[in-house]
Amino acid sequence: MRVLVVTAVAAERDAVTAAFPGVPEEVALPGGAVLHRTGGYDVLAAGVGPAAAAAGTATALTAAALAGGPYALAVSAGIGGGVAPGAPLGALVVAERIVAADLGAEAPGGFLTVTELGFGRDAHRPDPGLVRAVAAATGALPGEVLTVSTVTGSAGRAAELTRRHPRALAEAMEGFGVAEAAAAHGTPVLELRAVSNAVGPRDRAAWRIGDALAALTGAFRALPAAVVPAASAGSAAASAGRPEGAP
Ligand SMILES: O=C(O)c1cccc(C(=O)CC[C@H]2O[C@@H](n3cnc4c(=O)[nH]cnc43)[C@H](O)[C@@H]2O)c1
Repeated sequence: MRVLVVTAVAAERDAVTAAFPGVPEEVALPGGAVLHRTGGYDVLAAGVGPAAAAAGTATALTAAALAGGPYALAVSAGIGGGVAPGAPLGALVVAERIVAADLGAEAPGGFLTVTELGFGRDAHRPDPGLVRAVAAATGALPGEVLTVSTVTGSAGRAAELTRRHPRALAEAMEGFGVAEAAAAHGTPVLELRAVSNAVGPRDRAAWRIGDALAALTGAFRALPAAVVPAASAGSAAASAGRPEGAP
């Protein structure tokens, strides 16, 4: 079983590959991006934000499919902001829903999602059985993970997001992009975040990126034991990564 892991930056990629033995093999993708392959896990640092994440994920998924070895699972992974008090610094969060929290339109009555506008979808729901297995194996907290294009930096914006998404435990910038590309390929998806900072007023000095990267490595040491049984039981391949509302 081959798994694609998409991070934003090289430090996150290296935190993931550090979970596996040996030196990763470097594999060039069309367009020049380079995958780091270790065991059955291929890890790609695709860039910050949903657009870069979607482009990198789509390239890697297409290259693997054309080579006759499609991925069984795509994982968006990295550091993220934690929603207090549920997700403290250093905690892991696995997405029950991957939500495009700022994709839509402002209207006099409030924010309208793209789904409400009739333009597409604003959330993906990973396979619940796989999410439970990953939560049990890694200690990750299951909850919604919001994808935003702008890091939240004020109490007002944090309050608005938690009012609109009361089940949100984390915020990051790539999950929805990975999920959109994965859905286009019929590939199951997961999002796993290690909390480096609190969602709220910007306080760069309080970010604990090193601790979060260490938590990410720990998560990927435990992840394979959860993913292989869940996938071979058919749950991941059958239904994960569905756009919300799909049968
Ligand atoms: O504001 C800064 O000084 C600053 C310093 C280092 C990194 C950043 C980022 O914006 C990193 C964005 C990057 O990390 C993920 N991430 C981490 N925490 C959050 C968050 O609270 N909200 C959204 N994204 C976050 C994100 O997925 C990006 O890949 C800023």
